Amino acid sequence: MTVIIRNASVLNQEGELETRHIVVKDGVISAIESNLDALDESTEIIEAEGKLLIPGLIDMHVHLREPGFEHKETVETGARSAAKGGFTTIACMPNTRPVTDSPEIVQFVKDKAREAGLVKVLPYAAITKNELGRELTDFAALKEAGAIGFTDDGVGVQTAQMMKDAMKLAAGLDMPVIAHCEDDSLVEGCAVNEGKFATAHGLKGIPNESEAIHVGRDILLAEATGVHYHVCHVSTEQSVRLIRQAKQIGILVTAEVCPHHLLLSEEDIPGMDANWKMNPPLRSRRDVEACIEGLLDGTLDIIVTDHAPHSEEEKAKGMQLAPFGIVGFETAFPLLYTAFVATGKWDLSLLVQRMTADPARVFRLNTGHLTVGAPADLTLIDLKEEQEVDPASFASKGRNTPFAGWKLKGWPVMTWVDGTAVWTKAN
Ligand SMILES: NC(=O)N[C@@H](CC(=O)O)C(=O)O
Ligand SMILES: [Zn+2]
Ligand SMILES: [Zn+2]
Repeated sequence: MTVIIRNASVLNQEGELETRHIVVKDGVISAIESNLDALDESTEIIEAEGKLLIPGLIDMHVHLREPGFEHKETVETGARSAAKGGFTTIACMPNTRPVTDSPEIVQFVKDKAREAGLVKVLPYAAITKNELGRELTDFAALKEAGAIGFTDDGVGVQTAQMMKDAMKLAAGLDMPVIAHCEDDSLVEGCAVNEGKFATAHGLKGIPNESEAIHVGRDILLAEATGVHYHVCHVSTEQSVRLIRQAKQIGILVTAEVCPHHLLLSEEDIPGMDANWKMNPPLRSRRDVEACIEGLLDGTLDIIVTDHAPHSEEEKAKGMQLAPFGIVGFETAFPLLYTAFVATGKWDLSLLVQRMTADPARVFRLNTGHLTVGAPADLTLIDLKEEQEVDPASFASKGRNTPFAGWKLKGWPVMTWVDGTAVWTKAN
């Protein structure tokens, strides 16, 4: 079966847009043409009408909540939300119930993803059993089952010895360690950043050091063990500085940043509304600027959503008691496009690279490129039509977003995985 996506606007090597016809055959990009010859009858034509065609977006940090928290999200609803957001590959965190700390649960997630038949779902496995920080999981068996890396996301690994042991083991298996950086002793009972909002509301705040202390510690451990160390959801100026220095001296560290940490600061929080509560919290303007600078100079390699759906009942508990986390799939690209590309601050190619080719490079994935021979994981985007963020319309079960009502451009209209359309915008 041959499909031709006709008159697509694609980015060339120089980052300029040009019109091309993309030929997809057996799930693979088989040609990228500037002229179309006579077509045979079996060819399906999709008219792109000059819309932007990019490699399918990749999100290396997401929470799908299954098994155990199906009221928040399932692999299927999460995968559908991802496809709607233009993502074709997502990597899911192991803080499920049970925790993904055994080959059986890795297999369970893979089975659910196959049944859903939407996007590519890559499972992470836990570093420690039940993410309790006490005992390492069976790394070799988890790798064998299909885990793509090890992380206790949701909590930090509290002791240096445990982290060092994990890194040694992972390095021996040529697997990355992905770290949620948080020192528990500095954050007890905290819901928001230590700063303006906390002071104004008489709250105890989460200090920047609670993140950066782990980043610094782990960089030294990565240097000692030679592991590929990847830092989750960087939110502070200090973490950016430490990662930049570590890269300069050749330590194998990579890092990610979330749209909300590039777009929002604690000063934007309108009140005690838990849709603005996530971990790490919204920091100061200065931290936001440092994260943007880090993303631009490549200190922060990739953009991830940290899609973290919670139910409305849970989020209604208020700022202090509600769980941390916001959804991300269906707003990520339009948010960043509207704030940074449409305003002329960033090149479109930089945004696309940080969400496609860069995650593919960091995690050695066979996707993320619009080139002949690559899997036809593709996303078509309408850069013109403006639309409001409407949580009620989300494919995700989660409605927990601080971006409701924002007027954005850059909405995905069609998503393909291995040449099969997995999501098409209704007209
Ligand atoms: N980011 C969040 O605020 N929450 C995540 C956990 C995490 O990513 O650490 C969740 O699982 O809900
Ligand atoms: Zn985390
Ligand atoms: Zn997370």
